[in-house]
Amino acid sequence: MPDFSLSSLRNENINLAVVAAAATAAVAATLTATAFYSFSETKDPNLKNLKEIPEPKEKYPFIGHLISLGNRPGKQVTKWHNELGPIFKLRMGAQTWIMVSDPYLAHELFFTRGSLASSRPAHGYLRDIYSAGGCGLTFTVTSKKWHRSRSAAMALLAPKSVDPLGQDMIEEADKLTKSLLEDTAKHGSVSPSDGLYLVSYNVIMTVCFGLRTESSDDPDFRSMVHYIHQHEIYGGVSGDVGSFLPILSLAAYISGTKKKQIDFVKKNRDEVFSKLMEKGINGDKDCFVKSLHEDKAKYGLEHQDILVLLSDIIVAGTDTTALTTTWLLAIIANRPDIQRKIQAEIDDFVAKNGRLPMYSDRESFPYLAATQKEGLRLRPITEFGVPHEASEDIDLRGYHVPKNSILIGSMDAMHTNPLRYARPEEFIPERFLSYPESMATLASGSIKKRDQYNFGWGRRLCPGIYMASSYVAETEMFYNMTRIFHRCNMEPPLDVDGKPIIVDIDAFIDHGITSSPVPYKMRFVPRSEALF
Ligand code: HEM
Repeated sequence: MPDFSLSSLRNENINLAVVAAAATAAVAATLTATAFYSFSETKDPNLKNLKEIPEPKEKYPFIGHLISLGNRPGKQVTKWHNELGPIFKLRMGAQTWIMVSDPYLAHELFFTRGSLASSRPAHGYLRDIYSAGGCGLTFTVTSKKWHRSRSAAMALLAPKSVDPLGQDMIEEADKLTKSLLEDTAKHGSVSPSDGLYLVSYNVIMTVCFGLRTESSDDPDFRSMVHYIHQHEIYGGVSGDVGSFLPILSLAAYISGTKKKQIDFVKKNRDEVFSKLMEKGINGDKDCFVKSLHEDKAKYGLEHQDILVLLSDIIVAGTDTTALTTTWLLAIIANRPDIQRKIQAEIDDFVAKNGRLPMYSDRESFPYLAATQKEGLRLRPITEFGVPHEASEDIDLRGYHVPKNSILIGSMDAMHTNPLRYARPEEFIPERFLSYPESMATLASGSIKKRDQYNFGWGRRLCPGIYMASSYVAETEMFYNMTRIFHRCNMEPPLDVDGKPIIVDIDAFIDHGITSSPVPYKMRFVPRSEALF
């Protein structure tokens, strides 16, 4: 997932200080700033009487709120929602961001008014280089070609295509559990994140190309991880300072950033994915690329459209599920009470059925399912989802949402609203026991019944939700969790005096659109109760 955060500015050669300095020097003149601020105001007389959306007062000439978001933008946005209400706007240099924290208002904007609120913003790297010519799904504007890519993804990521992968996922989960136990025995404790990343990568690579790798030392795996992370950096503010501060567009050419981005995409995406496609099409396994290749004409997609779509799916489907479980284990390491409840469900099932569960047995695991949802609620892996763009002016309950403004669901504020979730800072899986349906079912139904909002909205609702929620990722997470919990107790590592080191779940690493816990270790201790 790309990095829309300000912290990404620190990752690149064009850093925040440079942006701020250049901006201030360039526009000490308030006139220019005013010109920018009126850039997105409407001239339509019908919209004249609409209310102005409030904005935080911490704003600077020219750069607006760009630096006021600080190091934890999600938390700062929650603070502003508490002060200003469920909708406010930010001036991000030349861009206007509309932040929404109320789920009903977000539903009205992204679903009811979805025909006007589902495009994607301009971005020098994502739109002009990565998705050049409107290829792919995640970063293209809502065009006919986007519709065709989306239909292909929805058809191929649907349950019937993904169901047969159950056995592959069980094997991945068994290998992961074995390596966590062995590494703990060998080293005293282990970081679960590498293993979880490898499982997610293998599952998504099997889905797309029918390929997997044995070890996280595999050079192909390492280069894909590099590709995903660098793509996230280029996809952020640093990859396109010109969209925020047009005056700096030239800098990207002068510094050679544009050329670097073009070369990066050619070498790390086009060449690599062309080879993967060839292997997938000629391999023996049924996979996404094979079906797409056969049905190319039906979907109206060319080679490059398919290639970018596959890249979108690998990028979006690897980090997300791995990080979700990495957060969940970090939380659960400190909560033996929750581990025992999940283990009671598993032991009960195994005693009755003489086998470990399949995903189709999910109904026997309400507490496990509720724990997964509570993990996503307490630690949403994206602070702002993937931004949408208003393709026209919108009247949203009397508020004027200007054309071309960037529309964002404030994940942290939405998931920590005490009116929606009592005692929001506590980890309480029981709150989801009355929402037994899968997240995919609830996200596609009435807003009144939606359990959480991590998969975005409306026409852009994460198509991997079928994988992420009922199929691949939720299935993947289900198999990982049932196998790990059946065979292991998870305990914090011990210090030199044998005292437990508490896993810190309040510290974040902000990768941009996604965030992870700081690297942590745990002990995976074999359970004597495990029957298999
Ligand atoms: C826990 C796991 C996941 C989370 C939290 C997540 C979250 C999201 C979010 C917030 C969006 C943006 C929605 C919007 O614009 O309103 C999105 C889009 C997307 N996701 Fe996921 N995702 C997850 C897993 C996956 C998986 C497993 C796949 C692929 C198999 C995937 C593929 C995509 C794609 C292709 C898009 C772009 C859709 C479009 O723009 O039309 N995601 N996801």
